[in-house]
Amino acid sequence: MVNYDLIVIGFGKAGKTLAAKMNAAGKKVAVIERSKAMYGGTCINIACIPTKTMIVAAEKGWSFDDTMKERGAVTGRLNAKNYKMLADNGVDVIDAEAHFVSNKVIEVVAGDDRQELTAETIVINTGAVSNVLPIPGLTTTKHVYDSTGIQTLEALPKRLGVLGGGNIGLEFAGLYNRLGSQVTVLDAATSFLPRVEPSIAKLAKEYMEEDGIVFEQGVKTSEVKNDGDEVVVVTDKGEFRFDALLYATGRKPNIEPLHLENTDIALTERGGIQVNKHLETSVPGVFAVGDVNGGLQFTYISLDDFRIVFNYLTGDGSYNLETRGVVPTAMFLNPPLAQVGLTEDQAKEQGLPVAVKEMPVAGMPRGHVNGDLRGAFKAVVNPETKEILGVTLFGQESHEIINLITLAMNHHIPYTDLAKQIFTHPTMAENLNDLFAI
Ligand SMILES: Cc1cc2nc3c(=O)[nH]c(=O)nc-3n(C[C@H](O)[C@H](O)[C@H](O)COP(=O)(O)OP(=O)(O)OC[C@H]3O[C@@H](n4cnc5c(N)ncnc54)[C@H](O)[C@@H]3O)c2cc1C
Ligand SMILES: NC(=O)c1ccc[n+]([C@@H]2O[C@H](COP(=O)([O-])OP(=O)(O)OC[C@H]3O[C@@H](n4cnc5c(N)ncnc54)[C@H](O)[C@@H]3O)[C@@H](O)[C@H]2O)c1
Repeated sequence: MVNYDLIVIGFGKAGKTLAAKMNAAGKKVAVIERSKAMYGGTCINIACIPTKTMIVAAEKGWSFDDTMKERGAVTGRLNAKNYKMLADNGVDVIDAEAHFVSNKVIEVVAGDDRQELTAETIVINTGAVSNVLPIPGLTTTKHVYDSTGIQTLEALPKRLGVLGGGNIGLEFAGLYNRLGSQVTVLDAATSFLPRVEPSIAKLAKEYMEEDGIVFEQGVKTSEVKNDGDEVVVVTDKGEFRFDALLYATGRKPNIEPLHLENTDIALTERGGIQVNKHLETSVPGVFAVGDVNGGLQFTYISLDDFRIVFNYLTGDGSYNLETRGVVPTAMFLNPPLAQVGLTEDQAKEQGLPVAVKEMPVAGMPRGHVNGDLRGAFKAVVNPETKEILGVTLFGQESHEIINLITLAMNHHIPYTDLAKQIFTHPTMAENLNDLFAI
């Protein structure tokens, strides 16, 4: 049995950051990763980085082949950098799949090689996998992909179907539309982006439709099959025919390979690993970080999970799930759509005093400079306490500016301060002066 101070299972954002920090502090650390193609984790190799690289390349008007080449070059570079960051500094990166044998004993298996490892602290960081809905034919039909598979296409599909109108579905819909595919989104939800401010969600859908994307909301899919080389999606709204189909109907915590049945690690009702506010599981000394604990599925949440565990292991544990601030989100549509805090309806449901302001990008000087007048900003504030309750930004640079609002909210900066702050000009951020003049 090999003994470590810290074992991290999975090369995710939280785990790799914790491994680097603890290694630098003189601890004996191992990171177990089952695929060399995943050094650096999901974000680097098959998620945020490759998809945004493709979106940016497509926005520049690059061809499908050049977009794919760029994707490969960027992910390859970052994968190698991530491996070196750990391995060259003395972390044992073990190329193997990890299973629990008991609460604190892990077996690593690589081909015929098996080894048992143990550690005082074990961190599970195995991410999430695509939900495969029980739709007959979904896994057996040719030219049907999840978000990983769709990134390996060798030719641009003329007609792309997208099952699911969430983050992944819409980002790929926009991307393939730009690259030249005819895209149809089939979404089970009756409303489009139900958690976004309704007026902004309506605009976002209108723009995607203007760009040529077709939406079918409230669709029930009963079968997926091939007719020759075509993919046929059978629904209650008729049959749809495509050259390729992407299914993007959520992702679920990746626990299956871990053999948690050999441990006392408890799961939540929704299949994530149950954790307390310090992200410790029901087994003391074993933590679950990132997508696998069933929390919000974002790379920056995984990074923040690192902060929580690191603070618990080396500090006073005062930074934890209960003291985490508000969490911004950004969807990389055209233009990007970013949100933080509450929508107007959510604030009213909470019985808060609410004042709102919405401004079209068409009235913003930088919108004219950018030659892109699409979008709108909306702010929801408490006029009594002067707190910002929530903001939705839909326009160029929204994914950047939302971080400024998050900072203001977390530090309880009154919105009236943003209304009179000096901003550089001409920028999209300067419009916060007018947005918060409520
Ligand atoms: C297409 C797509 C686009 C996305 N875009 C964004 C975005 O723009 N911004 C954003 O913030 N988030 C985005 N996300 C979500 C984000 O990628 C995830 O929330 C994040 O990567 C989760 O990281 P993690 O730390 O949980 O672990 P991961 O990075 O998922 O790492 C888990 C690792 O564990 C390994 N592993 C699993 N089981 C075992 C085992 N038993 N033994 C050994 N190794 C194992 C896996 O191979 C993997 O490398 C996107 C997701 C997808 C799918
Ligand atoms: N920019 C980003 O930050 C970003 C980008 C991509 C992914 N992500 C993360 O990845 C997670 C997973 O993304 P996702 O898009 O798979 O999940 P999601 O939860 O965002 O969306 C799932 C969609 O599938 C639809 N759906 C469910 N069942 C269906 C069915 N039978 N037929 C048709 N549609 C159906 C839902 O109505 C919903 O619109 C996101 O929640 C997000 O946390 C983040």
